[in-house]
Amino acid sequence: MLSPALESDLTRLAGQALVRPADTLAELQTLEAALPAAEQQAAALALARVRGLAEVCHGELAGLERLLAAQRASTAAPARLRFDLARTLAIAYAHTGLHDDSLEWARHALDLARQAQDPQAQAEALLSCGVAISRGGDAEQGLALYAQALEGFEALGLARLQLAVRNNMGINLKNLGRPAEALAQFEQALALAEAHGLHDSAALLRTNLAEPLAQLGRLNEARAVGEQAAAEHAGRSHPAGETTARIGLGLVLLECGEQERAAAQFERALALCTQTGDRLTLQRAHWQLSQLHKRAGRHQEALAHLEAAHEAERAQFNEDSDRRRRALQVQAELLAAQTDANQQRLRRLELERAHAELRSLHERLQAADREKTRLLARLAEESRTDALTGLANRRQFDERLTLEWPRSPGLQLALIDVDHFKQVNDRFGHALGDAVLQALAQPLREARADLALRLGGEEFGLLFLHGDRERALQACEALCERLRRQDWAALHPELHITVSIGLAGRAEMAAAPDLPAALYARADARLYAAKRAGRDRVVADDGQGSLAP
Ligand SMILES: Nc1nc2c(ncn2[C@@H]2O[C@H](COP(=O)(O)OP(=O)(O)OP(=O)(O)O)[C@@H](O)[C@H]2O)c(=O)[nH]1
Repeated sequence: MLSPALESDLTRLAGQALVRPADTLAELQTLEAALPAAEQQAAALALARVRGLAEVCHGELAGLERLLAAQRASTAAPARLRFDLARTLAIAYAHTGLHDDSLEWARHALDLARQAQDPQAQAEALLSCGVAISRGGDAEQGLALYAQALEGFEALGLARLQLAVRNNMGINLKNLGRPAEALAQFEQALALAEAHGLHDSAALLRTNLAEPLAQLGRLNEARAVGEQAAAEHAGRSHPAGETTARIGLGLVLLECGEQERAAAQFERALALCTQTGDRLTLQRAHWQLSQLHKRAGRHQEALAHLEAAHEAERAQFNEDSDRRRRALQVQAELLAAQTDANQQRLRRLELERAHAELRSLHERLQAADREKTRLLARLAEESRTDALTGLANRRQFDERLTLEWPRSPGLQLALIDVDHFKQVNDRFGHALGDAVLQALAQPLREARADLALRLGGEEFGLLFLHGDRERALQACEALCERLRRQDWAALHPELHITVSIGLAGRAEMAAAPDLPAALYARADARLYAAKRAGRDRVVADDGQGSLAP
């Protein structure tokens, strides 16, 4: 928030920037120097707006860059400041002669005013649109926009702005060759200026009144009003108004046939122009004087003024085109900088997107990798597990036996076969046979062996790595006992299951070939012996039962 004092100073300076830019810049400098740093920062955009406008009006196109930068930085600024910046850009572009850009900013300002539902801002934006369109050459369309702006200012009772619009309307009507209507507008504007004590504006309006009055043949009135305007302006510190007033009066005096007095006015205007540097008026004054001298037969003087008029016209043309060229250059540089910034942003976005894609790809690959490892582990586990019982399978048994053989001298192997299992299948069905095999898994797991396994079919095994033969034998007998007592009736009332077990140990294999296969064969032979001896028992040495050859 700006302090009310600073706000009112800036409003005054913004108005003054258009007519006295150099003074405005000097005043701004003093004002800024007196501001505390915090307030300078808070008011940075508002100060940039007035400074930028004053610079542009002073012919320094860096002001345009300042205004555009402030406008770009204003996205979070209050609505009124954003509007002021857009409208100031419209005014600055109008000043550089780039009317299309001026109109574009005026329209943008109008959009902002409508969004903010600010009636004064809307009328001000319409006025700016009117100026841009009128200077672009469409006086009719300009008039229509001025009429809308006027309606707004009238509803709000803003006299200074009403008279500014009416003055602009008068100029458009004069340019359209409608002096009576132009006169009416200037007169109403003058009435407003007088009613509100706006003396500067009154003097300017009298200057403007003179021409349509003269065009309408009301020469005496034109002359009186022109003289009053020149006199009023003559007292002012800045001679710009007087210069224009004297040219206007000179033209009226010409119409009245008072050539000498007209020449005096043009001469006076000429002298003032050399102070103001106003080439347009300089050119008009030289041109009129050239005409006057020509008519009086003073060809030498006429030629000198004509040349001076042409010189002023050329200089003005050069200055105008140079200003427009520099303004366009500023535009082009800004556009290039924006394009560059956009490209960099795009490149950064692309890189970020590529990074994100890579990251997500990497994550998906890692997840796939984890899944693969899990599946492989599961496959490895499954390939070493019996699917029906969940016990270790033949492959796991072989691996384990090969691994443990060299380091487990106390290793014992029990081979277990379900008794009369064919009958179980035949009597109760294959499914029940499977259920029996599954029911054997738990007792086997709990038989205090290091590995419980299913070798295939109805054959199982227990591997004891440590301990002695006695402990293994006890475990096998305990297993037989447990199965004898098991509640098989839960599977079928007439079911009863027993197993036969052949047990052999590595320690007793000294004489036999020192190979796992030999141990297996010995345990198998003892299993057969157990079968032959009547089943439901453990055979743990070759003396028990009769061995197959
Ligand atoms: N339900 C079921 N039966 C199987 C499975 N694997 C093998 N068998 C059966 O098991 C029976 C084995 O019978 P045998 O080898 O003749 O011996 P047994 O009937 O158990 O008699 P002894 O071993 O002499 O006590 C066969 O009928 C096979 O079909 C299996 O996974 N499920």
